[in-house]
Amino acid sequence: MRFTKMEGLGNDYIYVNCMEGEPEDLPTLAVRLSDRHFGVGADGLICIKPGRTGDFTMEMYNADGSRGAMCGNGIRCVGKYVYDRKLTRKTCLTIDTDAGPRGLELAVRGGKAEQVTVDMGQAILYPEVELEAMGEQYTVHQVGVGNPHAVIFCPDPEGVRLEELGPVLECHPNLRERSNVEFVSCQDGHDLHVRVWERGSGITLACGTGACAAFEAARRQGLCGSRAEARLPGGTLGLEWREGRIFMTGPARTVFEGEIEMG
Ligand SMILES: N[C@H](CCC[C@H](N)C(=O)O)C(=O)O
Repeated sequence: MRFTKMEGLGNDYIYVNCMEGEPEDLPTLAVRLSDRHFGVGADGLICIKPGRTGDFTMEMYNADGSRGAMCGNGIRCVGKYVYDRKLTRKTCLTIDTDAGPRGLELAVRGGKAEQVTVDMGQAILYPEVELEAMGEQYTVHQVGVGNPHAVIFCPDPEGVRLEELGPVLECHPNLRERSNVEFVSCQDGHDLHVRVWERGSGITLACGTGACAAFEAARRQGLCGSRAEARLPGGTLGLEWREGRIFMTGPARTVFEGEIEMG
């Protein structure tokens, strides 16, 4: 089976063209291919299918085989994939996702899409939750961006023991549902420093929906205005709140093409 390895700020996925059919058992395939020793290595698997209401459909699986409703870094790469391979010549696209349609605007140079702006829609802020994890108390801002996020503000996200805390918080009984987890600091009213534990994939270098969730929580707390930059370990995303919707801008990159035995 042919695949394309792509990344958005180091949040890397395996992309499969499913325009004319799809492999069997995608969750199992996602686990097998995401393995960084026995497979290709990735944060998950993304299938590109014909659009339902939009131009194309993104179907996304985390590295543990669980289905993700929306993927910010992934959808930018989907836009790049379909444009660079001439599946479309449009630079304004609608991609269907499990969380609904999302609008993309591609910035093209030399015939390739390099930067993508995504209309991530309206974020939903749920009531704050106080919880205890590993002996510490946390105030959690639960934010829906098509998928669930637990945003925690702290002075030094780099100092958080994320590999230990992440799995505890992901499945914490006080949260609305199994969540992605972001530790965030915003000291200057503009830059958000974000570290992410992703539901189904663990620590990732970046999370597009997570950056939007952090932005929404920070903006509603008055920690930043209607424009911000999310600084993640894998790079920076531009964020803008406009007429109730969040617009996220960032890069998308093709790493390599490959073929894997399906036996
Ligand atoms: N782990 C997420 C999906 C991937 C989100 C992330 N990679 C992004 O860029 O938004 C979930 O299960 O909700």
